[in-house]
Amino acid sequence: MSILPLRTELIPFLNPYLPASPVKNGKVSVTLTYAQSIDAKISKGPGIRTAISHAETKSMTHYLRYHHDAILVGSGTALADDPGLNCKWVPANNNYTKSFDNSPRPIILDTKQKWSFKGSKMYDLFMAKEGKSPIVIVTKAPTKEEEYVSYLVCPSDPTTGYVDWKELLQRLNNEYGINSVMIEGGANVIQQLLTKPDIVDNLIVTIGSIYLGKSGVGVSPDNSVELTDIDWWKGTTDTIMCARLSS
Ligand SMILES: NC(=O)c1ccc[n+]([C@@H]2O[C@H](COP(=O)([O-])OP(=O)(O)OC[C@H]3O[C@@H](n4cnc5c(N)ncnc54)[C@H](O)[C@@H]3O)[C@@H](O)[C@H]2O)c1
Ligand SMILES: Nc1nc(=O)c(N)c(NC[C@H](O)[C@H](O)[C@H](O)COP(=O)(O)O)[nH]1
Repeated sequence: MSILPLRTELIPFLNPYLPASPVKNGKVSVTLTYAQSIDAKISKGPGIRTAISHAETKSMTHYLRYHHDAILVGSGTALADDPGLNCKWVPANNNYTKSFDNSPRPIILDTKQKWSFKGSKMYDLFMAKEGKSPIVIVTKAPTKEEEYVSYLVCPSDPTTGYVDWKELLQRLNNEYGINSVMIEGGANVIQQLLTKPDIVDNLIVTIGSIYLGKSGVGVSPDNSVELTDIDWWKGTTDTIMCARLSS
C-alpha cells in the first residue's frame, strides 16, 4: 500500500528535530515517536493493533524513517502489530530510489525470543527487497537462529531483565555503524524512555482525534517530565508535538 504525499509544511516543521549529522559527541541520535489518543492510549488493548493517526501523519512516519539508520520496537509491538518497518517515502524527483536503500535497519528487542522473522511482514518486505533484515537483541546466546537475522547479545540487569540503553546504542554504533535510531514503541519501551533525557534527543508525538477508553494501553512516565523546545503542527484530524525531554 502506498502512502499519501507528505504535507510540504511538515518538512520545515520537522527539520530541527531530525538526527544531527554528523553525530554530536559520538552519541547515537535517538528519536522517540508514537501516536496516542486524546486519553494518552497507544492501542485499544494489550496486543491490539489500533489505527490512531490520519494517513497524512503516517506519511510523516515514513519521512522520519528515511532520516534514520535504524528503527527499534519492543517484542510486544513486533508480535501485536507485525510491522513492516520499511520506508515508503522517496524524495521528490527521485523515482529511481528503492525502498530497500531508503529503509532503516529494523531492531527488535526480543530478549525472550518470542518473535519470528520468518512469516512476518518484515520478512516479506525483505524478500521483495523493500526493507532490510532485522537485528534482534537478546540477552544470552540465541536458542534458535533464523536465516538473515543478526543477533546482538547484550547482557541484562538481573533484577529488571532489561538491557542498558546506553550500552545497547554504543554497541549498535560500534558493531553496525548505526548513528541514528528511531524508536516506535510500544508502551513498555516508551515508558522507559520518557524519563531518559540522556538517551532521547527528540520526541515526536502524534495525537489523534479519538478516545480509546479505559481498556486501552496507556503511556505515562513514572515521574512527571518537563519538555523543552516545543512546537506543534495541526493536520486534518491529528496534531503533532515535537519537543525535547528536559534534563
Ligand atoms: N500507537 C503507537 O504509536 C504504537 C506504537 C507501537 C506499539 N503500539 C502498541 O503497543 C502495544 C505493545 O506494547 P507493549 O508494551 O506490549 O510492548 P513493547 O513493544 O514495548 O515490547 C515490550 C518488550 O520489549 C522488550 N524490552 C523492552 N525494553 C527492554 C529493554 N530495555 N531491554 C530488553 N528488552 C526490552 C521486552 O521483551 C518487553 O517485554 C501494542 O498494542 C501495539 O499495538 C502502539
Ligand atoms: N504513526 C502511527 N500511527 C498509528 O495510528 C499507529 N498505531 C502507529 N503505530 C506504530 C507501530 O509501530 C506500527 O506497528 C507501525 O507503524 C507499523 O509499521 P508499518 O506501517 O507496518 O511499517 N503509528
